[in-house]
Amino acid sequence: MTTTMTAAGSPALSLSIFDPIYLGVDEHGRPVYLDLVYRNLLAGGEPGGGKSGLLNAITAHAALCADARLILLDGKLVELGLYRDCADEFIGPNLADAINLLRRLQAVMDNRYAWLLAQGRRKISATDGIEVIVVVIDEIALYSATLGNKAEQEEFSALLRDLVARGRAAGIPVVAATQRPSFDIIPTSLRDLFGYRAAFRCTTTNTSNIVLGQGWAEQGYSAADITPENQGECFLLTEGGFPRRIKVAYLNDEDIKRIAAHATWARRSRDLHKAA
Ligand SMILES: Nc1ncnc2c1ncn2[C@@H]1O[C@H](COP(=O)(O)OP(=O)(O)OP(=O)(O)O)[C@@H](O)[C@H]1O
Repeated sequence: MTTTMTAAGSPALSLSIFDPIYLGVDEHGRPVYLDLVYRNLLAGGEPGGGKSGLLNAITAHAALCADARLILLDGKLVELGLYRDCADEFIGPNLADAINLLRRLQAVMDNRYAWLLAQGRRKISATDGIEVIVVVIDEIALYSATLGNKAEQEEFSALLRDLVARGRAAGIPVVAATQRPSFDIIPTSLRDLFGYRAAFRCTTTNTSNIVLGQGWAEQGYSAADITPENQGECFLLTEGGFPRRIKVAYLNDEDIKRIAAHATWARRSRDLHKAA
């Protein structure tokens, strides 16, 4: 990786979170990009289908952005853990920590809306100088259905629902993965708020419909058609469109380590310059 230096002499974070994020290629070999700001994305599919690969592609882009901060929740620790040094927060399998973090994000979101109101505006823009806070969760079910008691799980889900419902215009997009987003795992009212969906290999058309939304399998868009060997392939549904079959660009551990090391160095150097 070549390192660009800023005029102030610190290593550059050369991307913007407002740039389209490269995800991979479609079935015709054309590049596929995602506009993340003002959106939320939910990835679902069977274990090993490639959900974490998609989260990594998005996290890597955000890590290299001068105008983005990273908040990572990873119940398995190792899927997003390589980015922990360049993230503002990294939460492992601890529901109390996750709830506390979401409460703080809710307060940040409320403050941003108060600021927007004072400006007579409805959403943040690229020129505001306000950093987009990218929240990445792998995997939701651990916090919403496995750890803690029912009251804590419900609080987590309610806080996350608020963030997904209101965070977009305040510059707090959420990208989350879960193996099967059925109602017993995450509330339907939370799932339905995610505008973007990515369905990796599913064992049944019903599960594919749960990820993408009812009716898509009947129209020929079923992630049950993806073969188990084809890891990283998914149907990507963006607002208002049809699902596109894409293959996610895969970052191996060495790629991620290099990206994360550069992002960490550049972020620390930038923060030191700001403090000086
Ligand atoms: N885009 C890809 N291209 C090629 N191989 C991939 C791709 N994505 C994933 N794989 C392979 O599949 C394996 C499992 O992928 P990944 O961990 O992303 O699955 P997952 O859906 O997140 O699984 P889990 O639900 O268990 O977390 C990876 O270790 C890698 O070997």
